[in-house]
Amino acid sequence: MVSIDIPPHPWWKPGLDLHRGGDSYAHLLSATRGLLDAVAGVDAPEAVLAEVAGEVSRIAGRLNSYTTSDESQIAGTRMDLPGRGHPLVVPYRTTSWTSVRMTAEVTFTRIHLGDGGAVHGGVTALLFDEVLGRFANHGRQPARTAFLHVNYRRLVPLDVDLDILTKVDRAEGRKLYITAELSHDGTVLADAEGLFVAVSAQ
Ligand SMILES: CCCCC/C=C\C/C=C\C/C=C\C/C=C\CCCC(=O)SCCNC(=O)CCNC(=O)[C@H](O)C(C)(C)COP(=O)(O)OP(=O)(O)OC[C@H]1O[C@@H](n2cnc3c(N)ncnc32)[C@H](O)[C@@H]1OP(=O)(O)O
Repeated sequence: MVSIDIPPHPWWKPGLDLHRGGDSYAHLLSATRGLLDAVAGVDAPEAVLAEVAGEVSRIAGRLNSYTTSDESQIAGTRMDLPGRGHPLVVPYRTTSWTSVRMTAEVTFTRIHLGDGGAVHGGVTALLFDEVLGRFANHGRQPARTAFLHVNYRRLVPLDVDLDILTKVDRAEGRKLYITAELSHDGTVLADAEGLFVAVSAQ
């Protein structure tokens, strides 16, 4: 995996340590993603499911006693980890970054399966909103997604390394238009255009 250091956004969570949790949080995230994949693919006897459900509930309860405000949670702030270190965000890995062009890699797994062996379309849209949104906010004013248009060109496979290419298309005042392609071996599987409108920092 290629790892690059992307500077934090100066207006975003100022003063917060963006490496909180260290390697231990990275391991927790990875184990959690593994659990989600296991649940998504399971067909076990009820007794096994009941036992595992009890263990998972106990573990969740242990973490719940450390729940913090959304401003200080770790999830979503670990820019060094796949998917910003958020368990819901698709675990893409950024591989290059300039102010006008960003590349990343992603590998979908069992939790992302829709039907017919392919990735759920909503998951593809989530990936695009995340990648375009993060790119729209990097080194610029804070901006929110006004629209996101996704074209589904081919079925998106699981367990295959895919490429993401994101570019600034044009800027018009507060409006920034960004495009992205998700491809495999040069074949575009899906592409997207998003409009991001700059807002005041909160
Ligand atoms: C502030 C925080 C931003 C969030 C970023 C978070 C973190 C950033 C930090 C690090 C980065 C890390 C991670 C980021 C990763 C992902 C981020 C994902 C981003 C999202 O997932 S974010 C959630 C979904 N998003 C919303 O929850 C938006 C709800 N919505 C609104 O908040 C307003 O709706 C808004 C602000 C969009 C506009 O409101 P507004 O009042 O500021 O501006 P206004 O309406 O005047 O429009 C101004 C000009 O845009 C044109 N325009 C507007 N909407 C249009 C549309 N749909 N189609 C075509 N044109 C449109 C108008 O026509 C006008 O054009 P013109 O100037 O030419 O007349």
